[in-house]
Amino acid sequence: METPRKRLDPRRAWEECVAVQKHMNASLPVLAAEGVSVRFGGVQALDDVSLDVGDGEICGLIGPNGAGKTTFLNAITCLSRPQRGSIQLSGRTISNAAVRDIIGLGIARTFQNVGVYGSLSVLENVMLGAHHKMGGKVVRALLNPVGAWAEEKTVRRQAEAILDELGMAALSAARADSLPYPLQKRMEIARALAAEPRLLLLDEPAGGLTHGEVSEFGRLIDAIRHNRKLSILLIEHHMGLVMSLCDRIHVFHLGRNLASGRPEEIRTNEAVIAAYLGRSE
Ligand SMILES: Nc1ncnc2c1ncn2[C@@H]1O[C@H](COP(=O)(O)OP(=O)(O)OP(=O)(O)O)[C@@H](O)[C@H]1O
Repeated sequence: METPRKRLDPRRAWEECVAVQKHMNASLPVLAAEGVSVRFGGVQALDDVSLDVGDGEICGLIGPNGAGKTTFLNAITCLSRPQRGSIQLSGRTISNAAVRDIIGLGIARTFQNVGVYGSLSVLENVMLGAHHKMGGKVVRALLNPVGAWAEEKTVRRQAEAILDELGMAALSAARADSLPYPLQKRMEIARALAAEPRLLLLDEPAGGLTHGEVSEFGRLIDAIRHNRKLSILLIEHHMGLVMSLCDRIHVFHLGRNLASGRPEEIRTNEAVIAAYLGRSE
């Protein structure tokens, strides 16, 4: 006798589909760039570079001055348009995204030269990081604090919590331009975190820190990664920080990939040592 066929339960099938999709996304790198080239007139700033950042990883991006590191961050955030190559975020192509959509896709960054709104308070600067989530209401609330509404209060509370996490709670009411340079850089990280990114891009965040402060800063970045389950791509010239903090390191030289590997592999890589000492290979 023929056994009766099991009826397909559409709800169960959908849940299984979602579970498979989640599993596939989890195994994809958060960031995958392939064959990216960027030219400015006669300058080939990036020439066929590839780089990936895994889920929950901190990857370093290092290289001598002019290697193309900042241009690469600009390409990821669509401030520079690559002439060739593809850039994917968790499997989704973002190379053609509009600059304003990048933060909504889950990428936030800090800049090599700090960009603070000097006359606003530290807290207000951080709240601006949540601007994209609130459809412009954060700016309106800052211009007209009397008409504060519930969502603005939520954004304010989140910004206060981030400042606390970064050890800056006591500075929240200070004017942003009254902070010393290293704290302005830390405030930029707080603002980037307010966007609740999946991928955080840090461009020389340890600039201006003393040797002793750098170790404490490294522990803070590591804690942020774990607490917020973030992936981080870090450009930094402070080699002690890069070697101690990063899971993997990508090295660019003259706009090209020179090496990729774990810190101990990069530290002893002959080509990397030669590039930093200014010898041609
Ligand atoms: N907007 C631009 N117009 C023309 N050339 C540019 C532009 N931006 C970058 N470059 C050139 O592209 C190359 C790579 O510059 P980039 O700033 O990306 O290097 P970097 O590795 O970040 O350097 P640094 O460590 O000094 O910050 C350099 O030769 C630079 O002069």
